[in-house]
Amino acid sequence: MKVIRTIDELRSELADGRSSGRGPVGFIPTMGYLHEGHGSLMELARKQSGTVVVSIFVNPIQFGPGEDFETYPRDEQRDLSFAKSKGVDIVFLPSVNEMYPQPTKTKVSVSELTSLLCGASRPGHFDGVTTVVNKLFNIVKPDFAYFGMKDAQQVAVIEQMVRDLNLDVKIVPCPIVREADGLALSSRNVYLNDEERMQALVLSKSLQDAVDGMHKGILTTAGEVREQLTSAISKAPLADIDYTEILQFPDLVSIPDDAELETIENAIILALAVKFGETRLIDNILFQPKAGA
Ligand SMILES: Nc1ncnc2c1ncn2[C@@H]1O[C@H](COP(=O)(O)OP(=O)(O)OP(=O)(O)O)[C@@H](O)[C@H]1O
Ligand SMILES: CC(C)(CO)[C@@H](O)C(=O)[O-]
Ligand code: BAL
Repeated sequence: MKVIRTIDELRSELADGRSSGRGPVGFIPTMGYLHEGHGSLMELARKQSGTVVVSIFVNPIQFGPGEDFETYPRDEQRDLSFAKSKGVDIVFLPSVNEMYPQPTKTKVSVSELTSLLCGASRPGHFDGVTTVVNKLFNIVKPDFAYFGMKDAQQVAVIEQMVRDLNLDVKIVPCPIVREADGLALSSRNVYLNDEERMQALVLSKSLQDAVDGMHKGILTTAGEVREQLTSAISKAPLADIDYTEILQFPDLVSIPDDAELETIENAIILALAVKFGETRLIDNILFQPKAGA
């Protein structure tokens, strides 16, 4: 496995791979502190690509003032062993100065899809994501790029950017990997103390209960689903709700409270963001109202 820190060196390594016919390039952008959620993306990329590239870069421009850019968990040595164990060919580990030698005057911005959910709570966040992902795509020129559905809005936004800008890459959304008790894996889980970690189970449980309620016909409208999610999460004393939403996916069109869910043709996403102490966690689940109809 090669560890590369500069754009020039990465470009020349990938050009060598292309000229010697190493097959498609699969790319997994990450912010490091790798876990089995990232691992699942790497494993899929390993199956589908000749060269697997992982980037590890905590991107300052997607963090707002007062967010956790400085304290975001980092462990380079552990990440390198993890990537190696997953059969990754190249880890790209640029410095902030390598990616942004001067403050960027150019930003890539996707409208509408970024004005709600995490975009509403984290103004400018998605501009930071789409700008860095665009830069990374231009550097790596991947055939496939792998993104986790834990960040479902990010998947929707990046797919929109790829369509709108005719980027020559196929986005591969990957399922959420969870702990045995249901908590979605996230680098930020390391911030949780024991009590917060226990109460954070309310996220996956409330989502699953809501989907069960929809399947059984107990929850029939979007309003009932919102109410059920909010009331279930509020029972955890440490939970501070940022949003509980129900929308169509991937266009992220909000569903009015009185809408009967069985009339909706598209996939539905139930999405949550909840703070436990200083730690903001997100989770979501997809539901197909017409499945099996
Ligand atoms: N539990 C998971 N299952 C599947 N994919 C995941 C999971 N967690 C993260 N990913 C994906 O890994 C990629 C890199 O994410 P990132 O490095 O931000 O990790 P993270 O655990 O989401 O960190 P944090 O939530 O603290 O920002 C993203 O595409 C993200 O959706
Ligand atoms: C895609 C990404 C690596 C861009 O910094 C980040 O938003 C993430 O880890 O999901
Ligand atoms: N996985 C999303 C990156 C962030 O929270 O900034």
